Amino acid sequence: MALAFLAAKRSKDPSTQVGACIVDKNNKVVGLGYNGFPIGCSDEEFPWRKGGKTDLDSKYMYVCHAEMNAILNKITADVTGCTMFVALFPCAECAKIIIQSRISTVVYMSDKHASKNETIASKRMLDAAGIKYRRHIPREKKIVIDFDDVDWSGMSQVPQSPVKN
Ligand SMILES: Nc1ccn([C@H]2C[C@H](O)[C@@H](COP(=O)(O)O)O2)c(=O)n1
Repeated sequence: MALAFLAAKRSKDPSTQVGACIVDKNNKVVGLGYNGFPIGCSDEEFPWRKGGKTDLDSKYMYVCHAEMNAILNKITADVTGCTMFVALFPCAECAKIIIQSRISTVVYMSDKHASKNETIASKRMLDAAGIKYRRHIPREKKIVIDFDDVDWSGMSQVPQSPVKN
C-alpha cells in the first residue's frame, strides 16, 4: 500500500492523487500506476478542473485512473490471481478492467465514495465476479523517506531499514 501511495505522489491532479500497486502470489510487484492524462495529452493543455462528469472542460473526460494504468503498466504477461493495492475504492469502470484482467483481490485504503452509484455498481460487479476486497489496516502509522538520512558514501540508511524478526 505504501508503494501505491508513493506512486500517487507522481499524479498531477491538484485535488486527488490516487496510486495503485499490483503484486503477484509471491508479493512481487508487477504493476504500478497513478491517475494521469493519457500519453500525448499534456498536463498544460488538458484541464485538471472538476466539473460535470461529461463536461468537455473537466478532467473526468480525459483522466486515466490509477487502477487502469497499473494494469496497463504490468511487467508480466498477465495479472491472473494477483492482488491490487489501491488508495481509493475502484469505480465501476475500473472494476470492469480489474475483473477482465483476472485480478483476484483488491485491497483499498479509502471508501469515501461508498454511497455513490459508481461504487455500488463496482461492488455489485466485483461480488458477482467473486473478487475479494478488503480495507487495508496499516501496521505502520508512518513511513518516512528522508534523503538526508542516507549515508551516500556507504549507501546505507541511517537509521537502518527495520528488519523482520
Ligand atoms: N478509484 C479511483 C478513483 C478516482 N481516481 C482518480 C480520477 C481523478 O483524477 C481523481 C478523482 O477526482 P476527484 O473527483 O476526487 O477530484 O482520482 C482514480 O485514479 N481511481
